[in-house]
Amino acid sequence: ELYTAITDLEDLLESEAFLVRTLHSNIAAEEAKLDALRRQAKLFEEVQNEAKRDISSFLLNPINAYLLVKRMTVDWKQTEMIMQENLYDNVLANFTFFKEQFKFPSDEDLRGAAEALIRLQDTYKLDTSSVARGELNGIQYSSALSASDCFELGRQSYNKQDYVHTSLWMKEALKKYEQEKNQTTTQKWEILEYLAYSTYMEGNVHGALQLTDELLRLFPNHQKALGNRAYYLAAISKEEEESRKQQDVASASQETNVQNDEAAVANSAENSESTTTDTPKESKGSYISDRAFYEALCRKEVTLSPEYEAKLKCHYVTHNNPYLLIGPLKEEEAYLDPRIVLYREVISDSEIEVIKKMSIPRLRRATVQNYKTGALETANYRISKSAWLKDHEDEVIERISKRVEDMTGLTTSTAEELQVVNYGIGGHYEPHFDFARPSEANAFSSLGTGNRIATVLFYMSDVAEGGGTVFPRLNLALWPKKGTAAVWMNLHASCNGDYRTRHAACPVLIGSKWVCNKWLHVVGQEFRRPCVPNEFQSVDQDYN
Ligand SMILES: O=C(O)CCC(=O)C(=O)O
Ligand SMILES: [Fe+2]
Repeated sequence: ELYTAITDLEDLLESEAFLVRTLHSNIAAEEAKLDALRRQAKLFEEVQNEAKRDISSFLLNPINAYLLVKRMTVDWKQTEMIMQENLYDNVLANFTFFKEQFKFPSDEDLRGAAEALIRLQDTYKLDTSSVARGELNGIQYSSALSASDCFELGRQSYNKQDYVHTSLWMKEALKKYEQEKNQTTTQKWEILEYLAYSTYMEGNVHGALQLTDELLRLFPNHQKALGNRAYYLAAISKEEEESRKQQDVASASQETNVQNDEAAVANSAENSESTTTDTPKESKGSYISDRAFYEALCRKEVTLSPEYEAKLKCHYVTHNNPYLLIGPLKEEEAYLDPRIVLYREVISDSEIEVIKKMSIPRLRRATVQNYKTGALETANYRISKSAWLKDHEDEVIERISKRVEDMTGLTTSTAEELQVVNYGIGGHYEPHFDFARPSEANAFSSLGTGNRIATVLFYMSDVAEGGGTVFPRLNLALWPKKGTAAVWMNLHASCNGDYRTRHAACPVLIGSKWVCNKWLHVVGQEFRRPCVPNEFQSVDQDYN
């Protein structure tokens, strides 16, 4: 699972550099071998030419006779030995050793990296040919993709039965193939095979047939293509027959027009009723819009109104705390209700370095809690690597907890350990609540510290593109700024969950995103922020 964090990719790049060096030194050795063979050949050739001038007198010379015998024994044996020397065994041994000693990405990693790229393509609406040119949001970030690179993205989409992306990437592969001509290892018929099938799966039988014909011109006895061709032809003739039948019905029904209109009215009434009164559908609709808002916020298509932003203030705060009187916190309001604030320059670069250094060797693929079993498991909706750091492990970690208390006015005695997170290519965390909902009875129950009352999220890096923390129900997006912390309460004064705090981490488009989280719990806050029992219950909507 290398693809989930940038730090692992750095190691991978180093491994690749070693392999390149190994390959180069072997190519050099191979060239030296060829040079030696060429020299030998030349020597043998020279004697041969001399002999050919007058074969009989040449062999009458005892020296020549001796030399011929010597060449055919000693010299040719040497040549044979040079030829037998298999330098590539060395390269391969090096490769094998390397694969065993160091982490090498697996097919699973390739799948994850391709999936991440396609997630970025979708979330940020990146068009296929721009990505294939190495462009992200109009900026050239990398070299262009080759036909075989595009083909692999198409193949990965195909394996996920995602035929829309299969078609997009196979079409791109085809374009690149034409530009590269014979330089690519990917065959045109292979691209056509995938493209024809995904075109069919997208509902375009005629297109699929055309592509299959093109494939058969290149590879006339491709068995699967021949089978598919027959299948597509049958589908087309069935389709034509049905449309003929429908035309017959239509022309016959022109006389009974009135009846049909009534049927149409009845039908539409039924439809509209089912969409307005069916609750499950409604909540699904809301979920989709929640997700759509998340993505639109990530793309910066949705922002707070200027009128709302004008109401937000920033101040120096001391919370009547003597330490803060000396060095007040720089507090900036990001949202008023629920209150979400940012503290600027609240964690220093050197503190960040300590935290990163401690966590790097411990980073593991992040898990989420299964709300039924309470078990921790990996999930596709959360892709990052994380590690947990305890207060007593380092003075810096303890200092951070103290600062969290200064910011929130709450105790960290019942808080979770500091969670450090690094997001890699396309790393993200889909919309979620930090608190446990009543349906998730098992979450946190083992801790005995109650629900997560507050979240303190420290940004430990800037992110070049993407990677925002977005609140789809508030139209709010926070953009990572190294040294800033975002703070909000997850629970109402009643200590019931505040569903408006639903939030997500947008996929990282460019850069590496580092954050750390401190989650504070209900137990222990009795004198600081007691739960108010009879508070008016807001009509929160609870859906995933
Ligand atoms: O990384 C972010 O921006 C948010 C992370 C988050 O919501 C979480 O870890 O619970
Ligand atoms: Fe969260």
